[in-house]
Amino acid sequence: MDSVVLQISLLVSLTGGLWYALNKHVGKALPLPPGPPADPLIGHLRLFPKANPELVFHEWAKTYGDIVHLSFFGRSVVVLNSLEAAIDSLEKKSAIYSDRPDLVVYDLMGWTPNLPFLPYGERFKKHRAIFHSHFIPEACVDYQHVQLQNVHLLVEGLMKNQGHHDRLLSRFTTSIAIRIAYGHQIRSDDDEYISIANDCGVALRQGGAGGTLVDLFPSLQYFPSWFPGTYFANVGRGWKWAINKLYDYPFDSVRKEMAEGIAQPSFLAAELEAAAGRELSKEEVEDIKGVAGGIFAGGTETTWSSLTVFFLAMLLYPECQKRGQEEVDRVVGKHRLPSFDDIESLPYVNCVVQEIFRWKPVIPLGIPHRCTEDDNYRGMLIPKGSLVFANARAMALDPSTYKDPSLFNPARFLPETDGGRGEPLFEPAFGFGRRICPGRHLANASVFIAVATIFATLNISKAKDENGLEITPSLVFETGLTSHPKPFPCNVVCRSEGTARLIQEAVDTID
Ligand code: HEM
Repeated sequence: MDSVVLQISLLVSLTGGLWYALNKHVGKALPLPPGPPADPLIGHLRLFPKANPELVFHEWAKTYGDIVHLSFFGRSVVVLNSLEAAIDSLEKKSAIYSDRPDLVVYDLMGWTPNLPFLPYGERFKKHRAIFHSHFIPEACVDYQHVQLQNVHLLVEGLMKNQGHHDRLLSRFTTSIAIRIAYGHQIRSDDDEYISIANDCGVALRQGGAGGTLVDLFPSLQYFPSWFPGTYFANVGRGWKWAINKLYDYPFDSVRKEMAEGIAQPSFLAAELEAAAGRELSKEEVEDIKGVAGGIFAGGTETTWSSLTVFFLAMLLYPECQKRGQEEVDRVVGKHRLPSFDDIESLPYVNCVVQEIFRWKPVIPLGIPHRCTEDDNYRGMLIPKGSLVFANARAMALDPSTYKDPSLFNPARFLPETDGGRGEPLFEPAFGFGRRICPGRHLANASVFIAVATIFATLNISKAKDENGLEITPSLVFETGLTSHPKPFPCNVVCRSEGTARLIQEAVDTID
């Protein structure tokens, strides 16, 4: 009996969507933006690219223009393929373009309240304000010693662990997030925080990035697990324990450490201290746990993928590694390691950092925004409720802004007077408007210090196969919420005994 009721309600939900699809634009004068021909009823469902949608959308833009419209059972999806279109809407009309779609699977996992997934509203503003106060450039200076210590641990690991660069880069970014959020320094892979972080990373990757049937038809979450289309609801519920652990384990540990007077400085400790012994409401506790979890959710995979892209680029463009090493050697010398004081004196290293973000944006389609009002853009209707994707990859490949855009060429950003092309830095990597990444200053600093220190200390080169032939990695990416290079082998060796000694001395001073 129950299943009959459920099937009827699904039918009602689908036919409701269909009715909405067929009727919602009746009477509206404006046309929708163009897009490829759709199937009746299901719209573009069959056409939706299974891999690298950002590249397919980029291709479609050549035929249909920079704003492409798709529909799924009557739900509009708009892809913005140019910087101009993204700025005109997501920035200039941010009052109506700053909502998020219902990310049902992540909600079932228990991520909410967590900034990347929060709808636009009071709680969103509260979380942004907390993030803002902890991650504006002035506040990020306080985290520089954490980044320095962890980059020294990273290089020490890379010198010793041939073939484990991907895992060590992941540990580097996880360690920074965990230390800033909870005050805990990770020193080995069997740390409890590593296993919490790994589980949550897998959960994030398996959540379907808002594009599952359950996200499109939230009522599916109430159907039994055998019902077709409910797979991702079960995935969501199946990972709830992991996100609960991310929220509860550090919270309980830091509170205990504070009571014992041994807590290290951290976001969590600062927020609990600000409460000054006052009993926190349930919502306040959820908010603190959610923001701390957001530091992890927003900051680890993204920075990790960017650094893996850096390794890939160094294998494919060894001349860039050579030029970066020469600059670091000239400015920093051989008797110390790079520090944040060197930022202004290392223009080429800064260009390498920016080119990593442009060459392969690690969130190529951004996180979808939702439009909360009908909008008339260039005489076209962007319907209320549309999911809006800003295709950063398409913007990075725009040949009118970036010459030979598919090549990794950091010098493109240098002024023409210094032999560069004076091309603009690539800001779309961090999103747009009121949703722009609040961790971008921290991310820039982490990637800068990693690139500068690796240039100073290590040589990255292609691995060889059993016949002694160099292995050239291909540019293949795993896609999910972030786009991560598929594992590739590489050789990492220390540049000299002197640099190995400097790293060892730096690591020995970490308490
Ligand atoms: C290279 C590293 C990073 C990249 C490429 C990146 C990129 C992005 C992008 C594209 C968005 C979506 C913006 C939009 O919706 O328009 C975003 C959101 C976000 N990022 Fe980052 N991010 C990085 C590092 C970080 C770090 C280190 C943190 C934390 C300290 C962080 C925290 C967040 C949060 C909380 C959001 C959600 C903002 C909101 O929904 O209002 N990110 N990031």
